[in-house]
Amino acid sequence: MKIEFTKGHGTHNDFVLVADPKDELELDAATVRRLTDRRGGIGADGVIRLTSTASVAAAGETIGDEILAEEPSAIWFMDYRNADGSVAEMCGNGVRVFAAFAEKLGLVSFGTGGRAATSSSNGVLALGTRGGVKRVRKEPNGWYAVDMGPWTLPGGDAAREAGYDAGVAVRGWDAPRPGLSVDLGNPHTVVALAGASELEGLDLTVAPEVAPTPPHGTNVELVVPLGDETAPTGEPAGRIRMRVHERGVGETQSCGTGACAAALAVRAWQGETAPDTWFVEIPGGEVRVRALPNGNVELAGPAELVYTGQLAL
Ligand SMILES: N[C@@H](CCC[C@H](N)C(=O)O)C(=O)O
Repeated sequence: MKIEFTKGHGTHNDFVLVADPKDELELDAATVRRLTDRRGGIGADGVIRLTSTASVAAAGETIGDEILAEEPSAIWFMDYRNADGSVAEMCGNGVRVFAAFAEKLGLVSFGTGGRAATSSSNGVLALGTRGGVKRVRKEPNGWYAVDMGPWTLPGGDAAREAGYDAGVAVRGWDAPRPGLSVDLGNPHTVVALAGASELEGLDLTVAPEVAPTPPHGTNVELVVPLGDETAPTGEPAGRIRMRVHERGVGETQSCGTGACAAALAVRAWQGETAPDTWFVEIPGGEVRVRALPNGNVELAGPAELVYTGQLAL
């Protein structure tokens, strides 16, 4: 069997994208690992299967029904797998690349006036993910901005007040350091470092150990606050730099949900004076995170489709 694929990335968080609108492809863990293998396959941090939300519901996943009940126009679904074959609820960079892929396939068109022609309303593409409905719009500079929905600090008020609810041990550290859990539909633990040189010197070749052990694992963001600035829009903004160790992958060049988690953690640590807009520098580029007035968080950044091909499985 041959599959047609597209290779894409969002700030160098890279994906193999497969269109499967009629739900004909069996994407088991071994197939995912074959596709993401950087020597024996195509190579990527994850696989994105574009399928119909109705087929997800028909396969017995209640999230499919929940998405269509909340947003009937969310007819397309991002089925996301990490490089190791595990299923992840959400991928922020992936949603942007999914939108670019759906555009290329002609399933949606954001149009010159920013209006999507199908599966959308008011120029906004609504799509289903295991982390709920996500809404994407295209900015004049070609970036995709995703309303990532609500986020939480799972440790509750106690964690918010203390500023941490986990201990994180990175290889080479003498002792664990405090980390704050942030839930973006998928789990994150954010740790602040003193400076950029410490960030550059981190050994992330092995997964940081997090205690108490999160029930479903966690992505870990190591972050350095770089100070405040004025955004091109004139609004106050913060700037941070981060590296990330992704659950099910290892260190990646970028993580969209991780960028949101890192910005939201630093915003919480900074307190009432913190800005809502944040620029997040990652090894693969830069994204923008905005805490929206309705309690949701928005992620904006580029999405690139690089090449297409066929692979015999
Ligand atoms: N790189 C993604 C996150 C992908 C899923 C993550 N590894 C997990 O298991 O939760 C992003 O851009 O958000």
